[in-house]
Amino acid sequence: MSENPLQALFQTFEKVSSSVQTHFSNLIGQPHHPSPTRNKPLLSLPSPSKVNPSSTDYAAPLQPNDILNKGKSASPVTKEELGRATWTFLHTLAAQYPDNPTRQQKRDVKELMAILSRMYPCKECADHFKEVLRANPVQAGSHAELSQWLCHVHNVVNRSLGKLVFPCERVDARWGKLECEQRACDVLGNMTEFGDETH
Ligand SMILES: Cc1cc2nc3c(=O)[nH]c(=O)nc-3n(C[C@H](O)[C@H](O)[C@H](O)COP(=O)(O)OP(=O)(O)OC[C@H]3O[C@@H](n4cnc5c(N)ncnc54)[C@H](O)[C@@H]3O)c2cc1C
Repeated sequence: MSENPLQALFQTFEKVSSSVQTHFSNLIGQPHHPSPTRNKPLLSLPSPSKVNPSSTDYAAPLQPNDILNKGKSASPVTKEELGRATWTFLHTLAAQYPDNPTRQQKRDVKELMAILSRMYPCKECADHFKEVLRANPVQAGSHAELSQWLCHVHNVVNRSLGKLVFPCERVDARWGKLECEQRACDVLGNMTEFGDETH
């Protein structure tokens, strides 16, 4: 008797199915072990009566959050973590602030600090920072001025929390410019495209 004409088609489908399963196994980081039962259809769903949530046979589909939270705990950040991240942002910004900022850049920095003092997502910190700003108005005439001013206000916060005071002559050594290829991070260095070169 001659061979079933659909046989070749079935064999091709089986090969493709197996390679797709291997590909997805690699994507989710689980080894793919071809088993004697691998000829199951690619997109079969277990019947509800067979699903046992505690069974390891049933692999729950990967959820978006599983991917987002991979390797991280899902707990919210602490006040300390938020503080460290914010100071990192501010000191890095000061490190990249130009020696000769435009009027717009000076305005932006002052506005940024004012917004922080209103919207910083820790109310007691924001309220305290408002007082700190009132007693120490932003000095943003140059890179040196801004980084020294920021170091000083950070020290005001440090003192109020009983922390050590940082030696501000070392601020440039502690906080350098971002290392980006081809100076792609020098966003603050050139504002000419915004039409403001006035100092
Ligand atoms: C605007 C603002 C207001 C805050 N207000 C409060 C508050 O009212 N109450 C509260 O509990 N927390 C507040 N925080 C958080 C607090 O300042 C710290 O960030 C947090 O307690 C973690 O402290 P840390 O010891 O890890 O170092 P951080 O103070 O976060 O400093 C991070 C790093 O910066 C360097 N550094 C330290 N001081 C200076 C300096 N003067 N100049 C340059 N670099 C320095 C050090 O290398 C340090 O490890 C505030 C944070 C911000 C950004």
